[in-house]
Amino acid sequence: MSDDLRRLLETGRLAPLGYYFARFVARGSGVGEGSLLALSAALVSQRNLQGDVCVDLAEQVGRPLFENEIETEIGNDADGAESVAIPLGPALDSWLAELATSPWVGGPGAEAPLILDGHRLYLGKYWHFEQQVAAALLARLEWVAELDRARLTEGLARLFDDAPAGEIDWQRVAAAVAVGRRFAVISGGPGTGKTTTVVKVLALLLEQDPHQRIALAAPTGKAAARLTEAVRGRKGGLALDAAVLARIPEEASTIHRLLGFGRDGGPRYGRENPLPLDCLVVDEASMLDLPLTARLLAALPAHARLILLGDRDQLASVEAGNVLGDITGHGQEIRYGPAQVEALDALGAAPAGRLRQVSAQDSAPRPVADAVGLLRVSHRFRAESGIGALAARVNAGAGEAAVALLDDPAHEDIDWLDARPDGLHPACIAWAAARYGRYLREPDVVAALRAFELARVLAAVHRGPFGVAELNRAIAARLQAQGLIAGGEEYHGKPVMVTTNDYEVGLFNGDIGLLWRDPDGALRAYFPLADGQVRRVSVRQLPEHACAYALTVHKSQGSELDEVLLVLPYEPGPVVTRELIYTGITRARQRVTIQGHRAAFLAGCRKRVRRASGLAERLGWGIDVVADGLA
Ligand SMILES: Nc1ncnc2c1ncn2[C@@H]1O[C@H](COP(=O)(O)OP(=O)(O)OP(=O)(O)O)[C@@H](O)[C@H]1O
Repeated sequence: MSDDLRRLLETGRLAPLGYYFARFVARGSGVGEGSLLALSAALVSQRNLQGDVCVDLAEQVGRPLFENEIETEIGNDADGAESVAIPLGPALDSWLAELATSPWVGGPGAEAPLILDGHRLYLGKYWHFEQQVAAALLARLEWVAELDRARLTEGLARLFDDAPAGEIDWQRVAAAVAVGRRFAVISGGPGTGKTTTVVKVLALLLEQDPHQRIALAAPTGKAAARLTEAVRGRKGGLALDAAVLARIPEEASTIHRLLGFGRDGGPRYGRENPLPLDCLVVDEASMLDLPLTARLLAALPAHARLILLGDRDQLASVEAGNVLGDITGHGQEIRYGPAQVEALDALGAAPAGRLRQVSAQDSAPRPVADAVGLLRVSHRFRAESGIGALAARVNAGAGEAAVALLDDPAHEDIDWLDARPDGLHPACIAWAAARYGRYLREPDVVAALRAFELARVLAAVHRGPFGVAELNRAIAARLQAQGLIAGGEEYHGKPVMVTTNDYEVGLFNGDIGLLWRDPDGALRAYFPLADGQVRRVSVRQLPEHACAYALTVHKSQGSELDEVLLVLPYEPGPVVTRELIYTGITRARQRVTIQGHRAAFLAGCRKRVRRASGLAERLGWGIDVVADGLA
């Protein structure tokens, strides 16, 4: 079996990290590299790179353990074409028994490289992250005792007064939940009013206590800039007391910056040195991975509120975990328990009778569901909007209905291009050249950045004829043939995406900018900040970066553009899921074009992101919901 591991490594099914971790664990345990222990260690490490927090061994029995060639955001360039014998999961009893003999496999709570909790096998660090996140959230699930309910009732009535009679205003419900509790999620699709609602929530909190220390944050620089702009915009439209308005922060930072991550690795704020905050709002929470969530919660004082904003139907984080999905029950209907229904009724947030109708319990109450406010009405997409309807059908897994919509000429904001088995539909490169030609013709970099923000090519995968690398190559070649860019490594007009965190320069993984030649002849990099401001960095200072005419859908999370071309591969594969297609479509505000193959699109709509984790269960979602999330 030691040869097995090496062959898996050589054929790209096992990353070097997993291979060396397995050898390390095997040596430390005094067993061979061909042991079941080494194979299990390799498996956990490998699945972790692919996004799983743990491996449920019971699910692996009799199944090929390293089935898929690696195609993740973390990437792997090995050539997987060669066939290799893939080991199968052994019988559960003997598997568990063999793991239990190793001193390097601990039980729950142990400090060990691997932890076995029931039949879930974790990298030790990840078991602790999961445990910390669950404990910190569960500790915040009660209603706040010192709430001034009369003041909140009056505030809710004042700020949310436009629901049609007899209808539930879900924004008002979400606001009541977020003010009444120390932990809340406000989840909804694009334009459902998450930012509008949270600005009102902050106003209501400041009416409770004008000395609240509030911070706004998001996982990426782009998302933080969008939150900054959105909060400033929404504040302008609200009839609030000037003193309250002035206390609502306008500046959002990245979570990394908030926590004070530095070049020495660890964050400045943590359990020993908590953030000086009473309330933290985190936008684009679907991008939160488990380790970052654990660090964030460790740094948040016990009394402080956490409000997560996001779209639970979006793609999960690049790194391991599906924190928002686990908290919100993997797309399950959110049903409130009886005490919550009474509390919301008493606050005038929604009538108990209507809430009971939509919240009818067919199972035991899930306390964590009471912390979730779901916004259900998009104020951006009109009912007849193609994008809105397409996103809803994809999200519901109704692939055939989505295809019917794409074929309907009545919807001018959604288009379909048929991929060819051997490569892209030729219109893709023309699409990109037409859009990108516009920013390249702009006279100055501020106008160019604004024009570049209007349209983007997004792809599901990195490699192959439909991948980001090939798209970037082909688009650059076309622009060069048109005389719009010079060739070479770095050139005027090249879009770049930073691929690492550089704390000294202040640029972070996912930041996107343009290289631009200034009137003094120097080529510099420019990155957009909120409200039309830009950051200038010399090309020499620019951290590791990649060409960004095309991005993966993963990297596009937290951005919105007027127009999107979504390139799906011809063949269905593990990466193309319902969440990926939904996320790609919902990056577009005005028009989306999808290039793909019908069969692969339909297969993608049927497939859910599958991430093994114990968090949903720790938070009290039943085994049925956990299984659903993995279905
Ligand atoms: N209750 C409402 N009635 C009418 N319009 C609303 C309402 N709530 C929000 N809007 C409008 O809908 C638009 C989207 O709102 P907002 O930006 O708050 O949504 P979001 O969910 O944060 O959007 P995003 O998808 O960009 O994250 C804004 O123009 C906002 O003014």
